[in-house]
Amino acid sequence: MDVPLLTATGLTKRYGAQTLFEHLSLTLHRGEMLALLGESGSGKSTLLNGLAALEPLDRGQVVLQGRDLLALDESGQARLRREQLGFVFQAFHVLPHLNVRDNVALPLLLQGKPDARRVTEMLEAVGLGAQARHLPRQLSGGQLQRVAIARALVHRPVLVLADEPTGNLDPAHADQVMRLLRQQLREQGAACLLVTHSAHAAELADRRLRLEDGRLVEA
Ligand SMILES: Nc1ncnc2c1ncn2[C@@H]1O[C@H](COP(=O)(O)OP(=O)(O)OP(=O)(O)O)[C@@H](O)[C@H]1O
Repeated sequence: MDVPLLTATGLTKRYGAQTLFEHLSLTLHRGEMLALLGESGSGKSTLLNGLAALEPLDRGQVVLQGRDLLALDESGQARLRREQLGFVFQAFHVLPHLNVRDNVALPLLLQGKPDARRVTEMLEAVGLGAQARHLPRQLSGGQLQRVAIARALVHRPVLVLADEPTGNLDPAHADQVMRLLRQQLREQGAACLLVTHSAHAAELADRRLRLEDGRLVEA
């Protein structure tokens, strides 16, 4: 059995007297897509953000490729996020004043590794080659999510964290975006943790877990 890409253990999050989850454990393997389901308010987004140290957890350990993420200082965490993680968040939207191409190029620029050929390749892969110079406001919801996917993958992250990537799309576009994400992950061998309310999106995952009363159960 190969070593997991990500091993999270003992994850605990409380808000005051409310315990959102306690002693959660989770593993993800290279190339695997894991869907995280659960009712609204069950703590899915908090868990996802906690795994990336975007939100502080009360306890727990998150080991990504042998490195203990939560034990790093803030700049170490930021660097690891920049280099090894990709995010597709609804709220983490594309920057409105940058055109499509510049939005997708951003993760490479932030690492000081501009790569025009790679940006073009990702734009083509998500079917936005012709919209490269368009501003986000000129795009549809489905196109915007495809920009977000291209941006999340352009720097070849080992792990993509996706929070409701199809939440505001109609079923046909949601399906298109999910299949594209799936295909790109497969081509790049990246793992993905996908928070979703959509049974259809969850079906495309390799494994499904449900966050229920602060515990993770197979779904
Ligand atoms: N800063 C905070 N202070 C107190 N409670 C919070 C805070 N942030 C989130 N919560 C609570 O934690 C719970 C889980 O929120 P979270 O967004 O993780 O749920 P979710 O499962 O992702 O929900 P949804 O599916 O609706 O997005 C909610 O009850 C929310 O009100």
